[in-house]
Amino acid sequence: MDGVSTSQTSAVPFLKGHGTENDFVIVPDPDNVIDLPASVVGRLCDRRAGIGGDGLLHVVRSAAHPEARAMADEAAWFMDYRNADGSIAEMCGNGVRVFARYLQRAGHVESGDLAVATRGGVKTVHIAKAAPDSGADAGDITVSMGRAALPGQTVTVTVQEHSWPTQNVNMGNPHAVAFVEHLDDAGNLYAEPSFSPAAVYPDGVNIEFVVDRGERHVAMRVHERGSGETRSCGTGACAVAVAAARRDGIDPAATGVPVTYTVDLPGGRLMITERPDGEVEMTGPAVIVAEGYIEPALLAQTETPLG
Ligand SMILES: N[C@@H](CCC[C@H](N)C(=O)O)C(=O)O
Repeated sequence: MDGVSTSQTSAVPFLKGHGTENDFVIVPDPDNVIDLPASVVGRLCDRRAGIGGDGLLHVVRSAAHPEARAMADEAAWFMDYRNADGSIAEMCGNGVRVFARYLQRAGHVESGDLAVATRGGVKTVHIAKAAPDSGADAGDITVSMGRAALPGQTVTVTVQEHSWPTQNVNMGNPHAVAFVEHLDDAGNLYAEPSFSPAAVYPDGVNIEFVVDRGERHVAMRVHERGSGETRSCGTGACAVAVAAARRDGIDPAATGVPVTYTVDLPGGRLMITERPDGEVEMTGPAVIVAEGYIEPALLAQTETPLG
């Protein structure tokens, strides 16, 4: 919000969407007049007392948001992404595909290429043209996610009696990738796995657990910073594909040949390609499943939980 109003007195429209079952509350707010402090985001994402979601996509015109104004010439829309606990993240890979699907559905953009401003910079999204009669949300959406950075310092991740070294990968947001024997070794992931040394990630980290399924084919689970275990994580899948490629001795920058990994998640499948220039592309579905109005009480600026 850019200092316009602090309380909502009328019902506010929302939509609900997901990308490989990483689900989001979508709040269209082109002029950035809706106040969304962490407490309100937490209530909207609550699966029992709210709408429910792994995160929230606040859809704002870049020119209307102080964090995106500088990107407005390049990208008309800003994805103001929040985790389910209300915390802010730099980037959300599934979220940006769902964000683009919303813009298409609302008539703001058509299929083809689209630039979206995010806290991780401007991302180019390609909305595939759906075959006639295949449904409004048919067709995959591809995002150019930028380059992966592989910081040298690693952390050890521990769940109960298991500990694993990790490959740290930054996709705009931080990831620690652990190659494990069985996905079940990560336990129920109700609690955040511990990692050490903690100082490597003072703002927390997303943690991926990965097994091999075949040649350039892996499966993963993820514990997301600010959201808990989710059924998919787009930036996580990109981090996993890059970590798996390096582990397999593949670096497109060295060979000049792009590499594609199939990444299976509990909520679906993502295809991740790393190009010789380092660009990581992610392709997968994005659908809108509902729309309605948010009761003003849910948006009230109070810490009191809804009964
Ligand atoms: N689910 C997202 C990642 C969302 C942000 C993450 N929890 C963080 O705090 O970095 C994705 O699809 O990338």
